[in-house]
Amino acid sequence: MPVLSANLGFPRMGANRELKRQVEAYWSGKIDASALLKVAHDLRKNHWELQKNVLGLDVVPSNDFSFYDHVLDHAFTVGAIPMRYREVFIKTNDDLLPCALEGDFLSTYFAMARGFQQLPSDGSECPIVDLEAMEMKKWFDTNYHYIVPEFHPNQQFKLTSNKFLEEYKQAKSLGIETRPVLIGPVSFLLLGKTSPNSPADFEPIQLLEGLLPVYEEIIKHLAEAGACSIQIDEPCLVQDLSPKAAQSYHVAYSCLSAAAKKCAKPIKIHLTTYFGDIIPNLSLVLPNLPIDGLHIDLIRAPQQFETILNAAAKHPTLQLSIGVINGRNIWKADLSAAFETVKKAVAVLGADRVIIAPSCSLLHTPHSLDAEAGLNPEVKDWLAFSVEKIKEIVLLTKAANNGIDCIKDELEANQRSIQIRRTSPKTHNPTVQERLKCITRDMMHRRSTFDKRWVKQQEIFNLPRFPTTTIGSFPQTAEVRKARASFKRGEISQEKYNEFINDEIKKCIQLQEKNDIDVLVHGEFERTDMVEFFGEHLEGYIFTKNGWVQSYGSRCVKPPIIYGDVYRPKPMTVEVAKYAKSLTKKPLKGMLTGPVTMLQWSFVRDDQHHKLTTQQLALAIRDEVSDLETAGINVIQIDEPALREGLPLRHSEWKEYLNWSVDCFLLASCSVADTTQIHTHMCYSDFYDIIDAITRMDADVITIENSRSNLKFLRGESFTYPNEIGPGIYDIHSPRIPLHEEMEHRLEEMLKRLKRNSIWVNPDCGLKTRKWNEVDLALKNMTDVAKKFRSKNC
Ligand code: MET
Ligand SMILES: [Zn+2]
Repeated sequence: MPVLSANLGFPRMGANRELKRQVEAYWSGKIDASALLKVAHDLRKNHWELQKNVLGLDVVPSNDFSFYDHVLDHAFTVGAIPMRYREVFIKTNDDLLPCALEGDFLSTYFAMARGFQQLPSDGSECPIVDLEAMEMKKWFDTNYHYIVPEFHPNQQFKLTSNKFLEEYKQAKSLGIETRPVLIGPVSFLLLGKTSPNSPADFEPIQLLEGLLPVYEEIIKHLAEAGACSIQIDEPCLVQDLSPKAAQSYHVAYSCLSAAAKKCAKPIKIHLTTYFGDIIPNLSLVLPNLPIDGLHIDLIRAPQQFETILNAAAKHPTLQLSIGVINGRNIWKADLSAAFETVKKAVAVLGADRVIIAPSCSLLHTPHSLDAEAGLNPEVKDWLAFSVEKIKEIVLLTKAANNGIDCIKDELEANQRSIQIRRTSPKTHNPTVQERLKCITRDMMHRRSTFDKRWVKQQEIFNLPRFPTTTIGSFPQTAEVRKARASFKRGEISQEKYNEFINDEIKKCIQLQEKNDIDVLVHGEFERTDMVEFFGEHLEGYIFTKNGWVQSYGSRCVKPPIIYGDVYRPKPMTVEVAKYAKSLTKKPLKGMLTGPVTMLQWSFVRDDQHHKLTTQQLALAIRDEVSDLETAGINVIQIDEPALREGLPLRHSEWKEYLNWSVDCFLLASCSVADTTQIHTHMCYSDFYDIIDAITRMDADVITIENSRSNLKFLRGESFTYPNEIGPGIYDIHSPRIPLHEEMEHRLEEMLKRLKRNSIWVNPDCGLKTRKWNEVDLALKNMTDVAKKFRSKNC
């Protein structure tokens, strides 16, 4: 058998984000379930045919499609549907639930993802049904968010959806043999959380034995349908594992392997790891784990190659899948270097035991470069999106099987691009490099300590207790997006566009004033995205037209690309901030994106350390902070929602990362006077384990996501935060209007933990995905609550 080419997952949204559009159309009632299912059906078909028939890939994945998130799909598949959703939608806690490819499952599924609220028809405020969404969390260190499964000690698992099977069969009916993808049992449990009221010593991993029979069934169904192998993802193998978790791998895979062998036509188990190094856990995998294949990420962890290759060589049949094409970044691979790795693997294992693959699922890279006609041709030639990455994999496979000469022309072109990028003046700017050399520690601290600043700021702002604010963005309505698109296409003039934006700002200020918000924002209408906007104003960045990647659910982001040294040619936000300030007597908060988030949410150059790139970004933001201050904007928020997601997956590397990333935040924020109030904002994660780093950031105020994870942030035992803090009191990701009592409850909880005069009242993130009427109602309820607490507590 020859060397095979494989993919581990294809981006779901479609070349033109068809899935996003149709899912949203379904949510707003414009299309029905059957129309949505048809869209999904067609998208899958296109993606399989593209990978197999057009690109010539050998191993094509199935069950990588999802309407919202693959972890949620899997929770559904194994019946881990929390009771509160079952009660409303399924009205049973036992019967087999509807099949995931039929229309009626969608309401339960989306309620779990987004929350659900049904108001009475008489117009009264108290909902008949009121379900919050499940928690959402970053998928490892990516900017993809998964829905966190919930488990309780008596959790029963039951095969509940046959999505995995239907998708396999759909591909098969098209003549395409696929390798279904599933999350592995150990990672699935480790990624979950315990449901409220579970005993303190309960850990989801204890449920493994109850979960395995469902996997056995899945394996049996797939084998019966004709599948030859299954990709089982165990990304947790690249992390530090507790002894219990570590032991679980053997238990799990012995069981799965036995089930696979029992099938009339045995099915191969292909264990897949990515995002890091499995060497510290290698003894759990090789030589003893009964698996048929192993995938390793050689982009993030090339250092593991030799050791694993040697271990694989000792195994009589194991297939090794080598992730030599970066599934997380958009640079063209150096095919010559990648081929060296392939050659080594083939020399040691033989062709029939080597598979060439991307480092991880291509979920994290955009669809294809085809739509990028307008991109600067020199830089475009340095890039590869999902389709181009599969082409690279197929080329390497061809070379492995038929000799390097058979890809001679392609290889030459590839080496030319690599060489040009390495030496291009576009990537190196001597002025920026000089400025980096002049960074001193002095630039990384405020002039006075927080208590001194606090006194001065109290005098100036004179804010009430429980001051209210928002996180920055206001509804990005269809009109806003349309106006921006027309402006970008040159259909409306700069003047007309500015007028339009100013009208939105006016509306936004009026709404905040009407609802008695204390510190106002301009609404971020001029920004498609909090990173793209700044990237567009910085040198060293380039933009794609269609380079979307899924962030959560139907939300996609279009990360800009940092290809060269970054600097700020001119102010970026001063004019809008000044205009907004002119419309109100209240403090107006200038809104910036922090350097670490700029880095994390961009596709980053891979030819220098991230620290250097982040320092360049920090200097650019620092210049903007100074200009805002000079223009009279004396509250400035520097968002760092991605600080935590940049944490290395292993604890031992945290310290180094937090040192340089917090330094970069300080570099960006510390030029200001004591009287300028610096805010920062973070969302989506648990923060208490990095509280020391957050404290070192020394922002005067931090607003932080908290409502979706239900005050977990505040539960950290040793929690103390010295400056002011606004743990979000309602979830902006859901269309449901937060009720007074739930926000009061959250504030009460915060009061148990935090100093009463340090608490801000705010939503947990920006309001861009909400509708104006939702924002209006929600902010009214929110300020009512703040006012009630002022009178109660002052
Ligand atoms: C993901 S954090 C978002 C912060 C940004 N200022 C906003 O309000 O949208
Ligand atoms: Zn946020």
